[in-house]
Amino acid sequence: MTARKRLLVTGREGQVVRSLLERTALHNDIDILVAGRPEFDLSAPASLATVIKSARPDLIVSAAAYTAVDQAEAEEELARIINAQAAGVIAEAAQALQIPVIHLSTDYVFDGSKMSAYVETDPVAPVSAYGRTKLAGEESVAAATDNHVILRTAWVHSPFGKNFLKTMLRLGESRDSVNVVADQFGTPTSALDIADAVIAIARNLLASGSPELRGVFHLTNSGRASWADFAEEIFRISADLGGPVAAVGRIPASEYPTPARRPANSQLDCTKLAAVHGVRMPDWAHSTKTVVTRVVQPLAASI
Ligand SMILES: NC(=O)C1=CN([C@@H]2O[C@H](COP(=O)(O)OP(=O)(O)OC[C@H]3O[C@@H](n4cnc5c(N)ncnc54)[C@H](O)[C@@H]3O)[C@@H](O)[C@H]2O)C=CC1
Repeated sequence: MTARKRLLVTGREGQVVRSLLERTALHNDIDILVAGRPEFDLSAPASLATVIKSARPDLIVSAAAYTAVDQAEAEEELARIINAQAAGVIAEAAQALQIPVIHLSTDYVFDGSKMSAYVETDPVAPVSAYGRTKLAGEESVAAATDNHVILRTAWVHSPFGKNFLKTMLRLGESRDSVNVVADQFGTPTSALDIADAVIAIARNLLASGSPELRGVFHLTNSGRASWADFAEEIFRISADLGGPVAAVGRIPASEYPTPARRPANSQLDCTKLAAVHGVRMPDWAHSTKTVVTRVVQPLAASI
């Protein structure tokens, strides 16, 4: 990118949004414009196009979503308006402005029955309300514009907002042990790494109109873990730093019932992203260390 480019990102406090704000501060050719509530409310999709048009972005990153996976079981209609209808309106606005849209989606579009990592062309079959509404979002983005990249990511953690990693560290402050599901597999993924990848992909889209760069891509850190493996790694790193520690009791998902079903395996194969966009993501344990360090050090300093 030569001239400064304006990336409009949706959502104000999201993990990916805050990571993008932090990472783009390192790039002096990118300006981030944040569109969030109250003036940009995804539950009122009719109002979104005006805000987008007046911001005059060069590219949209559609990162805001209804992300409360369990609550979505009781609020599927609201989740559908936010995750599908609003996503479509945002993509239509991108099409009207003739600019690309990068839309964030999820591993929960899959049912988890595959024994190996999912590729982009594998059949989708969500098993939760959240997964159904996010799949509908992918469909409405693709219907609105060919100039899109849909990024399916998974198990997002960061120093920001709410996530599993921060929950474990908080529990470790008050408990000696925590039971964690050991028979669901995926890849913990740092929102900071997602932000770096989104910036690289945005540069590619702005530099070339090639259809090859567009479409659905999988984007996670590399490797595979269960939630219990992830928790053990979090506490191992935290222990080295003098932070909170708890023993991890490894339990089957059947002993931890939740309103929403989750896929037993949702590891995503990211080969296509590396081949087409040149984006290679770090190993999940490496990125977990970066995030745990950032969360634990302020905690340790306050004790
Ligand atoms: N958190 C995770 O583990 C995963 C997230 N994803 C996807 O990645 C994307 C980013 O996720 P995170 O940053 O973790 O989400 P987050 O939950 O941290 O943030 C969601 C953002 O959406 C905004 N938002 C929610 N309802 C809104 C509304 N009605 N109007 C305007 N803004 C609204 C929130 O204010 C917040 O800024 C989402 O599309 C999500 O579906 C995909 C897989 C896993």
